[in-house]
Amino acid sequence: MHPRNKKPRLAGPTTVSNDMNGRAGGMTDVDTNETAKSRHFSSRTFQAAPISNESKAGIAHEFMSDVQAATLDLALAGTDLLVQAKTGTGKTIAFLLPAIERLLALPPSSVRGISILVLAPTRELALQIEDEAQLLLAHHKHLTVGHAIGGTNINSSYNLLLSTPPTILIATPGRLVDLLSSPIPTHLAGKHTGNVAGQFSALKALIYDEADRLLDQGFKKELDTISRYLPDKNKVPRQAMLFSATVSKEIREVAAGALNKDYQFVSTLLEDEVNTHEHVAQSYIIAPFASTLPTALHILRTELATHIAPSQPGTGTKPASTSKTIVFFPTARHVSLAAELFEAIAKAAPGSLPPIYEIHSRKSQSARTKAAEGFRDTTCGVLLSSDVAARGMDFPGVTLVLQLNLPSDAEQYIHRLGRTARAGAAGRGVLVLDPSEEGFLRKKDVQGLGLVQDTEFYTTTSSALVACTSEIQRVLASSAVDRETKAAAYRAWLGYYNSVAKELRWSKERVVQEAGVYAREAIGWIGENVPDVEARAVGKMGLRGVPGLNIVSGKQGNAAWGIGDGLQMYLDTLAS
Ligand SMILES: Nc1ncnc2c1ncn2[C@@H]1O[C@H](COP(=O)(O)OP(=O)(O)OP(=O)(O)O)[C@@H](O)[C@H]1O
Repeated sequence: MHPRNKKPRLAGPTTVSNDMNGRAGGMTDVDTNETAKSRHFSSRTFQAAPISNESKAGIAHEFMSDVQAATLDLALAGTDLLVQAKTGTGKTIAFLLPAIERLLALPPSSVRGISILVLAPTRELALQIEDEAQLLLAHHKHLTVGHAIGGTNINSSYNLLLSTPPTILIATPGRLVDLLSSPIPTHLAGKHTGNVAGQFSALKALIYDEADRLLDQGFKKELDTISRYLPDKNKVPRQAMLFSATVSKEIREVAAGALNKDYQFVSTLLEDEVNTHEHVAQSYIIAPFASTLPTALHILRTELATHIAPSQPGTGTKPASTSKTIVFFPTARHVSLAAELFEAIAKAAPGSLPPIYEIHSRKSQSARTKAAEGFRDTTCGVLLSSDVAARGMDFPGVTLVLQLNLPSDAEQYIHRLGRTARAGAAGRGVLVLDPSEEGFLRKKDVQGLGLVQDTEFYTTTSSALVACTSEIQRVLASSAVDRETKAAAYRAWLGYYNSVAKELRWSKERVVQEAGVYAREAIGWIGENVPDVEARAVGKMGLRGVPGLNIVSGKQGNAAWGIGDGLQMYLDTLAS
């Protein structure tokens, strides 16, 4: 079996009917555990659905989730769809299953090359969708699935697409653009006839997962290029399906361009769900930047201590923690720093932290995949993450999502939060903000989410927090955290907060001044000057002439540091 296919299959709740609009029938608004659990599942079974026995044999679930029930018949009929459904409610099967079924109804001769193209914004999500497709295809003898994602050898992508094109291709936009638009490398050209675009000549379905992310400005260029290489849909008709947990008004407008004009919009958000994650307990804590890491350390330890599974009588097993937390940071460099810091703390005091996993765009693809698999399989751990794991990633049993500092927007907050409480399971979210970031809570899209302040946090935990603070300061003052890691975190901080300065109503002077405070107080930077920043980067950020920077010319400083590093890294994490 494929190594990534080890995730446990979750059983759906057995009650609650919902009609084909996905509205749960006969339910009250009382948010007991039971109703919260069953809110997004239907009474429709896969066994009774008009699908092949091969597909039925590949699905481990008995009941459809409401998004699956609400979209199946429309999708089977070939209707273009724009679908909004809560995070973790089974959108992947909702788009893969009907797309596969529609191929079975066609004469085999017309199913050639790549028939289904699924686009996903991150590499990890693409691999996860491939896993789900492999399960669905387990009993379909002639249908195959493959991926084309960034961070892997491009020659193997060419070989896959040109010699054994899979029936279903899961791709990240950047890699697909490279494959479509660059000439085949000369050493491969002799081995293959035809080109990559030719493999899509009989495309039957185009699916966008995390559609709102794919359709925002960040991917526009790639998507335009891809569509130029795909066959004209007036000549080779194909179905388009766009799925996301968040669908803003603007995205709805852009989405219309990717769909037939008679497309259907299906939302399985319940009427009382102002937004997708109202039913996950969410709290926020106001902590100055210098206290963010001690606050996180304390929360991780509390989580570790409160989720203890009792020992099994007669088995000799010891009570063990089942805490699984994802901590989201604004940029990849902040993840690196926290990883070095927490690893050092765990080394000095074994057992005081859960096993640590680290994922972000500055890691190699193999390290990213290993971290994602390790965290997926573990029963206890903490995943330190940039936004690379914010969307679509399905890690079973996540008990807490901890978001540190300002999320890029309300949608991103919701997607990150959606990594917990999936498929009917329990979970909670905590957001830690600096006082200057409180404006995020007043945003219209955030107000309806049900975030409540944890006012008791500081009174009930003050001595533990003081201890965490001095523990962190000790480690930061030692050589355990590399000086260059701190410098890179400072520069990323500068880049990120410079990019959100307008939202925070900070002047350029304030950005620089706060960055200096962050360097000295939050990450223990020692020295007369703050870490150096290249003059070119200072210029690009519009910070020339602002006092408080340590500007160096050329590559004297950190060679890896470039334009708006914080923002760039944020974008990197989402790109292929
Ligand atoms: N009918 C079902 N019954 C029970 N579990 C299901 C069902 N369908 C899917 N699941 C499981 O629910 C989990 C979440 O599914 P999936 O990742 O497709 O959610 P999603 O809606 O795409 O989430 P996101 O919005 O985060 O991308 C997976 O572990 C999947 O196997």
